[in-house]
Amino acid sequence: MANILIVEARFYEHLNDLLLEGARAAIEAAGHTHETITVPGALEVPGAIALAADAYDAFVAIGVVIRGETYHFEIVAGESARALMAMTLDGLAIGNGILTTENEAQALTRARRTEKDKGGEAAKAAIAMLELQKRFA
Ligand SMILES: Nc1c(NC[C@H](O)[C@H](O)[C@H](O)CO)[nH]c(=O)[nH]c1=O
Ligand SMILES: CC(=O)[C@@H](O)COP(=O)(O)O
Repeated sequence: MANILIVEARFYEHLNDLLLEGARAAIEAAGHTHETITVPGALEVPGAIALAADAYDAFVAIGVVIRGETYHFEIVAGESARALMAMTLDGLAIGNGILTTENEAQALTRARRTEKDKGGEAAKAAIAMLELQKRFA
């Protein structure tokens, strides 16, 4: 059994609650345990995972980045994804469930467990990478 850390960027409360529901259900269905920590936004998620890297078996990044009026969307969406990918390439088992959408409607569809369930999808990805990590250790 693995212990998985969910790191949520709690920028949109209601959307995160939906993503967390799917991620937790997927982890529990696979027979693993989970804990959750909260950071202000998606830019803080990679740093939080780096700080906790030695304490958990795998990680699920959860959050929602919705485009606003400025270039900041590209920074938040792109840099959080880039940093998570870099840590994956360093061997951490991470699933990325940070939504990057044009509007809230797109985010809702992807956050709902009964629709696209991107939280559950990210959790399953983290578990898959953990299994590969163990296979190639
Ligand atoms: N606009 C969104 C943000 N912005 C905040 C940043 O992630 C970060 O917390 C801030 O720049 C301080 O370092 N974060 C999201 O998760 N979603 C957004 O839509
Ligand atoms: C993704 C963001 O950072 C965004 O919410 C910020 O909105 P704005 O670009 O209008 O400042």
